[in-house]
Amino acid sequence: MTMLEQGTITIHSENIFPIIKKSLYSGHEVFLRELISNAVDAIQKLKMVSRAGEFSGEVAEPEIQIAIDKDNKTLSITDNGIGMTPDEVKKYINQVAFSSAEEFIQKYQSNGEAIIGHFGLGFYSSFMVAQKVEIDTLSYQKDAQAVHWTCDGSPNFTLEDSSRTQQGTTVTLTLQEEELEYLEPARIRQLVKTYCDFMPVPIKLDGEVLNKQKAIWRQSPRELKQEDYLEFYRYLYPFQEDPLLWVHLNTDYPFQINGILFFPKMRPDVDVTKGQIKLFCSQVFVSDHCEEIMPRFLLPMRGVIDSPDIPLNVSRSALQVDRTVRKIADFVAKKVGDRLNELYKENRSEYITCWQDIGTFVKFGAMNDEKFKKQVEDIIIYRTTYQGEETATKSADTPTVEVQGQEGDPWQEVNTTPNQKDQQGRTYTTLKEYLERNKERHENRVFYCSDEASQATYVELHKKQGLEVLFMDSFIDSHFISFLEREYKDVKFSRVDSEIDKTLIDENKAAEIVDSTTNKTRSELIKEIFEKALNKPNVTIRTEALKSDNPQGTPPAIVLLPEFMRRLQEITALMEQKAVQFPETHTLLVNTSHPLIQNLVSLSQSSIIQGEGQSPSAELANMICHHVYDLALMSQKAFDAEAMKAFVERSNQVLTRLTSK
Ligand SMILES: Nc1ncnc2c1ncn2[C@@H]1O[C@H](COP(=O)(O)OP(=O)(O)OP(=O)(O)O)[C@@H](O)[C@H]1O
Repeated sequence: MTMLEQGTITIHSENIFPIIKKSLYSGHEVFLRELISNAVDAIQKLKMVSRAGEFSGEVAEPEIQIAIDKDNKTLSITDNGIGMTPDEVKKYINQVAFSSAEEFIQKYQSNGEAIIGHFGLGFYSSFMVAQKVEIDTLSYQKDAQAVHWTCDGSPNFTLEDSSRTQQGTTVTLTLQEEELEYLEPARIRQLVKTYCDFMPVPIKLDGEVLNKQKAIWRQSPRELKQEDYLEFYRYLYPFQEDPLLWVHLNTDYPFQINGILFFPKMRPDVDVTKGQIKLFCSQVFVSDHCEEIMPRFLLPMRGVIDSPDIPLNVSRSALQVDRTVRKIADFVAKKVGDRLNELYKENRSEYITCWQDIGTFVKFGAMNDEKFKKQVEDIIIYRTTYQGEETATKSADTPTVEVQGQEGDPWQEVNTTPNQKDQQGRTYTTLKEYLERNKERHENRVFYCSDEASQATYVELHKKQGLEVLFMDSFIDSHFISFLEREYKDVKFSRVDSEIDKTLIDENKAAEIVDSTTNKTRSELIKEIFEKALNKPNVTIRTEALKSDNPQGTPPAIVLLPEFMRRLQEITALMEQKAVQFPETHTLLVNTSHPLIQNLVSLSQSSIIQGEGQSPSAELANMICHHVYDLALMSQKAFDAEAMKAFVERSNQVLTRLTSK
């Protein structure tokens, strides 16, 4: 191919200038953020040259002044920073998209001062609101000539000598008629609060400092106390409950990232799909919708992330999602995992206290993120019926030592023996510990309860026979159980009401003959009585003698629904977006050891002796069968109006019969 010509593409400033002015930035208001950022940069740069020994004058107390002149419709921003020489104005201002930042950073080592501007465009955002922009500036350099630059929004400017004697820069905007809102002090205050609150220089309006300045996330955790974090949280999220715990991100490698992430107390009204983190870039507020920077499962966390390495678009108002952003999200997840591990090891009581709220995050994270799962799998805990060994019951009296945590949290206290109990004295365990402890009795089988109140009878039954039950009652747990079963292939979870473990049954009693004429065992007899009374082909009657030292303390009957069937029901309900319906087909386990059931046998036997037809005792026995069934069913499902009415009516009838003698 023959090359016809080689050259440089030219840009006509008349055409490109309106684009820069109007289209680059999303909202007009960011002009103030850009000008204040330039002023902060100028002050930081002065510090850097002064440290390099290139400025012999006195570095004045840094400050930025905003002045409003309503008569002349001007707004001006003055800094006492580095200023510009006439040549610098020509170089950096007259050439669009030319920033001094790179040169500067290369030449002078930064010592914590972050330079905000990089694109060389920010200054021009002032034309979004101004019909005329003027710069009056005097450089720090010896014998520098002060200059005055003026531009009316066309690509033409004037540059002339200025009589300015004060080192630094004043940028004055004569506002367009439709932008006069920026002459209102309240509007300026609000903008400074939003974008510039944590900039490290006081920003004044009429002598009043408008910004807080202290970006504590850039400090070392060693310098901060618990109260500093709480105060900061309260400042960011006023009128909210204090956070449960926080993670201080403070790292330079593989990217520079500072921040503090708080775990809030979960409330039902929190939208878990919405990011709540405020994203800053070198202390300049960028956005509070930066979902991309957080792993999805940590979205409800609050706080700030500040990183100059986050790729922003030129307008500095949005993220550009790329590999770095994804890596940062991974990094955040890792740091959160580290912090949880640290808390688990060093302050178990606090970990347990927070668990109610953070447990859901952690489980969700483990299900969604393989790396995070690896980090937290050993510190996922479950409330258990196990009361613990002697050591685990120590609580308030356990000696504690104050230690300086790795991340420098001196307030952390460390128990010498980890306390496994919460403030209500309830014990917590890991799955590993559970499986290990119960290996002998039921290897790889986990009994759990998903609703403490309605499954209380079942839990009690297990507890009395020394079978340990885990409470898995958070909304995420039904999914989490399936996840655990996929993870640990041999382990099976059974809800306390799904099946009855053979250790709960007294095998010897089952075969006892109670009817000598028919040679029927008690079990067979009871089964018959119930089958006849209930007359429900879908309900399988099973009779067992439940083990107990005190049969009166065991339930007379329980309803069982096999684990797989219940899960199928739940999935179907989820897919059809309906409430879970308790299936008609299930098992009624009648406890042959219970005195009530034994009495029932006598009652129905006496009715047989009395002869044909429905004798009063046969009727009563029938009613009691229904009643026993209803009582057992109640812990499985809520009764509808009709069932409730029938239950109450029958209760009254039974009581009347029993008291009529
Ligand atoms: N108040 C100021 N004092 C000293 N120099 C300034 C000031 N304002 C702007 N400059 C100079 O003008 C250059 C261009 O400014 P501009 O705001 O357009 O871009 P930037 O701040 O470098 O980058 P960005 O577009 O990312 O904000 C700056 O790099 C700086 O050298």
